[in-house]
Amino acid sequence: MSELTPREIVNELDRFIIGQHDAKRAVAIALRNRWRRMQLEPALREEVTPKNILMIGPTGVGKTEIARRLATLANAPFVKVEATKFTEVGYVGKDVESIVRDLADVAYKLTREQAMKRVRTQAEDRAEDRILDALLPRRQAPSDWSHDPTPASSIESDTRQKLRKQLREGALDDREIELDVNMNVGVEIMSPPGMEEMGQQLRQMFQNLGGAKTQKRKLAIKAARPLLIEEEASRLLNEEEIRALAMEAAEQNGIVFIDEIDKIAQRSEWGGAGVSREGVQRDLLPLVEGSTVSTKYGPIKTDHMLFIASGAFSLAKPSDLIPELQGRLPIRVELSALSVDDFKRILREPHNALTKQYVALLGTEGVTLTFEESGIDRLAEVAFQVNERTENIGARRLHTVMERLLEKISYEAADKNGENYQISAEYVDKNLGSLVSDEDLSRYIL
Ligand SMILES: Nc1ncnc2c1ncn2[C@@H]1O[C@H](COP(=O)(O)OP(=O)(O)OP(=O)(O)O)[C@@H](O)[C@H]1O
Repeated sequence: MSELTPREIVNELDRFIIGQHDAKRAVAIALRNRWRRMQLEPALREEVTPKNILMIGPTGVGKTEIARRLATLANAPFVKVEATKFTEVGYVGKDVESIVRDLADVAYKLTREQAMKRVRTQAEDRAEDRILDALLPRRQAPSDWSHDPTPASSIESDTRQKLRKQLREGALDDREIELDVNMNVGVEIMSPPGMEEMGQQLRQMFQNLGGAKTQKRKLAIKAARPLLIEEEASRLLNEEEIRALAMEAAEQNGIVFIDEIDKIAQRSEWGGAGVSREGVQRDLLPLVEGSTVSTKYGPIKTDHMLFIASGAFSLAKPSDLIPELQGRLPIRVELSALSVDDFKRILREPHNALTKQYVALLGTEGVTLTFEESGIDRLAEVAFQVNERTENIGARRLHTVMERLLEKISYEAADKNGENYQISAEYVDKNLGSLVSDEDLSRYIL
């Protein structure tokens, strides 16, 4: 659990997202509240439910980005869904629970990766020993060597030591070895919604029936190493423990981002499709209020998950949501539309700014790309203009404009090793000017 204070969280978010201070503050408080809650005695802790957030703002201004970065910062399992997905034809009420099931999958993957990291060095050592065994079978190798904790060095022959050195230097990477590799007996059982646990039990049963299958394979050491590391790491991991930790992470730390909530905000008295929209709100409600959903890892409670709903609310208003749902999204934050100056900063400042990404990408081809200040300003202005004239897609426009601007350089970069490109205002005008002034063209191309 993250111990960052709200101010520290906002500072971290500032590294990636320009402006939108209110939204950053709101999510920072929500995250800190989780930490506060965990400090309470268990009885009171159960009483404290998260204050979910409603983000209101046009498309492409950083709503998802703030939530996603927050999740990364907190190492929290995160899923994003479009609320409109559940109004589509073929939708059945139970489907909204798939959000929680997806979150459980994300939590499991995250937890497993973390556990993998912890055992990685040990797994690497074991894999190395197995490769050495394959290259130079030991005379008195214990029957299940891979489980033997004896440090290999104490009984290591000179030849083995030499091989180990060569192996570490990569000199043997292309040498082929024969190995017994674990075959995953992939039994995939599609369980109907709500029956995931049964599906999981069946899967386990089939696996037990099949036993742990291994197969002899000839592989280059380079290719064998990752397989062996994965296999050894899996042996070192405690699957039950990972599942339990993953479920806890999803329940206590999970963040669910529901986009386009405004699109399901029509009241049923408006008629037509409104009925099914209100239906989706009613289906979402139990999740947000707290319920138990069965997943393939076991039942999971949604009471303490943080829900962040988001929408442009240009036609519907938050008050068009059903009252129960409004009540469950008590924190309202508005995100502002981005200005030309914001665009300029977005191109320059974030840790992962687009300009930095392109410089690095083309750098791999030996091409030096330099953005002049005037060039960046002009790019921002062009993106802003195109948004105004065609459709306003927020900062996403920067991506399309930048891609178009650098298309030629990107295409030819592989043959241009050692060349320099200066992106000045003139360069931008020369390459994009005619597109920008032609509204029809910009609609298609920018
Ligand atoms: N304020 C900002 N600072 C830096 N980058 C931004 C900002 N706003 C948007 N972006 C960038 O624009 C892209 C789209 O932003 P994001 O996904 O957050 O949009 P959104 O507001 O959630 O819109 P939608 O509701 O349509 O999903 C992302 O690549 C993001 O990095």
